[in-house]
Amino acid sequence: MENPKFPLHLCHVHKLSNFINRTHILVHSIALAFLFYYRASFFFQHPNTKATTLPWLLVFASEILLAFEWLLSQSFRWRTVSRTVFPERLPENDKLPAIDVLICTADPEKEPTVMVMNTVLSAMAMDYPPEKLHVYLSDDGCAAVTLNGMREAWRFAKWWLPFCRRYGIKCTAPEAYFSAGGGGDGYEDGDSGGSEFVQEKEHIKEAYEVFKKRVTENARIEDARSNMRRDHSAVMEVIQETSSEGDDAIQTNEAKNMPLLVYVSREKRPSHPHHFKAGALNVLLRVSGVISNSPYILGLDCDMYCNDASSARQAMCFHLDPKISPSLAFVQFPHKFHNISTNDIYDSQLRSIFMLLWQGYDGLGGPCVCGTGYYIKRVSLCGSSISEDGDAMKLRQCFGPSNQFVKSLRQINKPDHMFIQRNNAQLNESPLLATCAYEDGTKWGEVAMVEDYFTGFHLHCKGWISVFCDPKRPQFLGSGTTKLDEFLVQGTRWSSGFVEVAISKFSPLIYGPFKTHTFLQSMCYAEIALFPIFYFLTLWCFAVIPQVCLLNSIPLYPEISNTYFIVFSFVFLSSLSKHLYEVLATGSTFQHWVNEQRIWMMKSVTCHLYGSVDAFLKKLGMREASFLPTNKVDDVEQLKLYNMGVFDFQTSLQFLAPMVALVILNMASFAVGIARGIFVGELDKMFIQIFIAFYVIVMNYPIIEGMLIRKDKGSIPLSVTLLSALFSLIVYFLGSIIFM
Ligand SMILES: O=c1ccn([C@@H]2O[C@H](COP(=O)(O)OP(=O)(O)O[C@H]3O[C@H](CO)[C@@H](O)[C@H](O)[C@H]3O)[C@@H](O)[C@H]2O)c(=O)[nH]1
Ligand SMILES: [Mn+2]
Repeated sequence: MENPKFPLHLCHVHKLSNFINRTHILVHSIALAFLFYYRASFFFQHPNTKATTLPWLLVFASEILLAFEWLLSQSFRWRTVSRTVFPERLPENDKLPAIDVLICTADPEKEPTVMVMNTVLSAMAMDYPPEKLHVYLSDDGCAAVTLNGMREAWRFAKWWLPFCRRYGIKCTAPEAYFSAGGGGDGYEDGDSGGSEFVQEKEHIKEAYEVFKKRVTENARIEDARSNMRRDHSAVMEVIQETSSEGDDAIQTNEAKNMPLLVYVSREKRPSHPHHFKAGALNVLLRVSGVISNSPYILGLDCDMYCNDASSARQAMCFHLDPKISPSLAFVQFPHKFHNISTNDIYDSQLRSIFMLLWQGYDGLGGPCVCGTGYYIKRVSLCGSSISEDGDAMKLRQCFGPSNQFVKSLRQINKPDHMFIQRNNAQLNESPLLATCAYEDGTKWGEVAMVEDYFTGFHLHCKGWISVFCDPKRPQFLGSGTTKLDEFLVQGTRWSSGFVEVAISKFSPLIYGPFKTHTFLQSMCYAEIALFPIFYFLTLWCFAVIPQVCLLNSIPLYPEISNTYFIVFSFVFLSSLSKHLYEVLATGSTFQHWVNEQRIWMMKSVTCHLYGSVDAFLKKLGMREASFLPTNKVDDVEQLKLYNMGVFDFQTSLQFLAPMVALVILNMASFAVGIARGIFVGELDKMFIQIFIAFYVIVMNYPIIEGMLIRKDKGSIPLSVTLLSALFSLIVYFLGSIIFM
């Protein structure tokens, strides 16, 4: 910073892969143009009957939609970049800005308190001046076990933090640290202190066991207060030794070299919508505003701990770079997970998002907020429109009735705000800030289900940029969903959230194009908002129409002898091989490519369908918003199946029926198609349709196995198979009636 010869970070443009991507876009587009020409000319050349026109039109429409989706998704491949940081070049500790860490938890049964406290402890123990760290936990469960857990965590932190500091521990979450035993890179994390280290480690480990025992014992005592979760007033506590006066706590903490630790459970009333995580974050934003008001905020989910103590310093390499800092809103680290198996049948690691797409996003102005693992500038969230002498009435209309909060907002726009730490700590108005009526009639209301994506989009439309930082060592590790059921429920929630934005007045295709940093960046946003709709529509079509037509001997594609057969084959092979190339280039295996193809089909016919429908129903006011947090408690049996790479089909009929029915339909049409091909000689005419059915069957073999071969608990129950068979029979008859 002081010496411009040594930048704090570097950006590398991936020239070779960008060249490959752009070439592929060109070639693939040309092939698509031929394909469309073939489809369009059909309607002029052939004497059309109903049997061919309607299915042809539907297939053509699906091809257009899928091609459009493909085109949007190429924005991510246009200019991929990656970043390197040099935290050792940062200024001295006393020149570093303060950080508020905001952590959310919602349900002590699905989110075990020990896990939540590991996240809290890992944030407290980051390699950053403790007087500049403030950790806030929002507890939407309003559970005594969580509050007690915080007190226990504070006690244990007095051991844990000095230990981490003395030995430079990287993984600052105790559970992960003690269970891994190593730093993952060949030597033990922190092992430079010899026998003294070993001894102390043993000692701390014992203290950790005691801590864990006390927290879990509390959990058992916890009564069934679940109905209380929806109806209670705000609870807030600054965690400290004994007394409960906030201001003292701050001084005591500073003296003890401990970050500030605050528990917040906002008020909830059944009559008030609480907006789930977005609502919780808004409360934390206000409460932290009047207590510590740090210029930077680290957002974390309760299941995502710090795996590298240096993440704050890495993020500061961007935030403190005078060249980009004025327009930089946030630095996003990827989601990585500690529980991914080698086979990863459900693609729980979200490979393409964080290993590929986000690098492309980054090259265009930055990725969206991803809900966890981001360092965001407070001003970007609520300060940009505030000036020192702004009209107080107006500010209160915008930000609500708290004078202290309005005062805190004024402060963040002052140039020296970076270095104001905790000196304005005031707790008396903070309960007001956590009431559910606080936001009534203010500008706080605009929150979405996928609060992260929406926030990112808004910031980028206001001219901010962001940065994606993906260092070799994962900075944060979370728990990925390793159960099919959870995975599909989560996928449905995400789809619903994205489509909700897609059909709102903020639809990226309309609202974004000339507001974001680059045009292509808003195409990325559009792709994310729209892909559920595109995929569910097209995949349902491709899984039903060619098959029903095959059963009825209606050809939809060129014969093998037709030149256009080559065009169709090329488009198919070009997209599959590009996907395979991307999977292999990001270090994954052929098997993982198969997994991604399969899970894409499965999610498209279930999650994306239900999510889109859910969003439309919400829009029509026929459904209430809901946010089911994913379950983070490991089920031993289920985990065994996941680790063995075996599908666990213990999920609702709603999810199973479409998948099973479509596989049955494809099996039937394949069998009939082959038989006709051989005995009636239709192979030439029907080849592509037979092949589509074949491809669906091969890719979804685990479903067939679950249906016909497996007999264990995770297999598909016979009743579901029969019901789905009935369903596919109905689809067949309906299709035949419509097309004939
Ligand atoms: O009413 C609620 C519901 C959830 N949460 C918290 O939100 C976080 C994310 O919930 P989780 O069940 O883990 O959902 P995921 O699908 O795993 O979360 C992903 O998707 C969310 C959007 O749907 C993002 O906010 C997350 O950051 C992203 O990791 C957790 O810390 C929850 O405790 C709340 O605070 N209040
Ligand atoms: Mn999660």
